[in-house]
Amino acid sequence: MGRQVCEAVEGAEGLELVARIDVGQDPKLAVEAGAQVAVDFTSPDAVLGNLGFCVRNGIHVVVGTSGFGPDKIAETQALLAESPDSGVGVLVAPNFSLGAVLMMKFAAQAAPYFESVEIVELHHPDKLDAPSGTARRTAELIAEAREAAGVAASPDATEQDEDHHRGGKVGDVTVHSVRLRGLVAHQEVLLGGVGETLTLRHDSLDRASFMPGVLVGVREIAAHPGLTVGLEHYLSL
Ligand SMILES: NC(=O)C1=CN([C@@H]2O[C@H](COP(=O)(O)OP(=O)(O)OC[C@H]3O[C@@H](n4cnc5c(N)ncnc54)[C@H](OP(=O)(O)O)[C@@H]3O)[C@@H](O)[C@H]2O)C=CC1
Ligand SMILES: O=C(O)C1=N[C@H](C(=O)O)C[C@H](O)C1
Repeated sequence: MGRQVCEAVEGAEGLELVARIDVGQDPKLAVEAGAQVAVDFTSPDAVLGNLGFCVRNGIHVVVGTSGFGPDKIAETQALLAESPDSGVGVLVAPNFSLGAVLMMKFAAQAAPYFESVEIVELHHPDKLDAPSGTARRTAELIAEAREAAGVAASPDATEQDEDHHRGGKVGDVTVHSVRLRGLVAHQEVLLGGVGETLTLRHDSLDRASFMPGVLVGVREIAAHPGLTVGLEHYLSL
């Protein structure tokens, strides 16, 4: 992702790539190069350190790194609260592809109208985190929509499941994570009511799918100080 983002920025009108920082290199390079915006696609362990460095140095940060759960959101809010008038923006986008952003939105719209909902996310086997950031965010949006509509948790009569064959939970929503060579990034949201099912599926077939969204983030972030979670807020969806 890092390499591909650098290529996308280099090819984008009005943007200039001033630094590339790999593991083991000093993030000070970004300050020395006069970076206005940093894009972080690293690892769940590294992202907060990079974020802290950039925010304290007045650099806006577009974060694509996944594994960004509630603890990291809270730490980012605390970090930004250290200098509330700095105007620095942080965008945390669980998924930069337009199709995935729409899939998440459609899932939240549909979720209150079905008794059952489960998520299946499918990724390449080199992925470090499970569930995917996209699945986690989708589950949160679904849970919020169902709670606001007063819909109960999905029915499930399972009594015996010592080895977690029923998948994991994000709140009340069951998420299944598949890791398979040949895949890129895919997700199905399965919704079920009496006598019918609705399946919403999104497939990123190439990492190029994330680049337009990353560029929107880079171009727009200065107009969005503070923390924003989800690219949909930059797209007025
Ligand atoms: N939001 C979105 O739309 C998308 C998010 N992602 C997420 O982005 C992240 C990166 O994905 P991907 O590129 O596939 O993963 P890779 O493992 O291929 O790349 C991550 C890179 O970051 C490097 N790295 C680790 N720590 C640091 C650090 N402190 N400073 C600079 N570089 C560092 C790693 O180096 P080394 O290998 O030496 O450890 C590695 O080269 C993942 O969390 C993934 O889930 C991916 C696609 C889309
Ligand atoms: O690791 C990946 O590849 C991806 N990570 C993000 C996630 O965890 O949702 C976005 C996309 O699914 C690709």
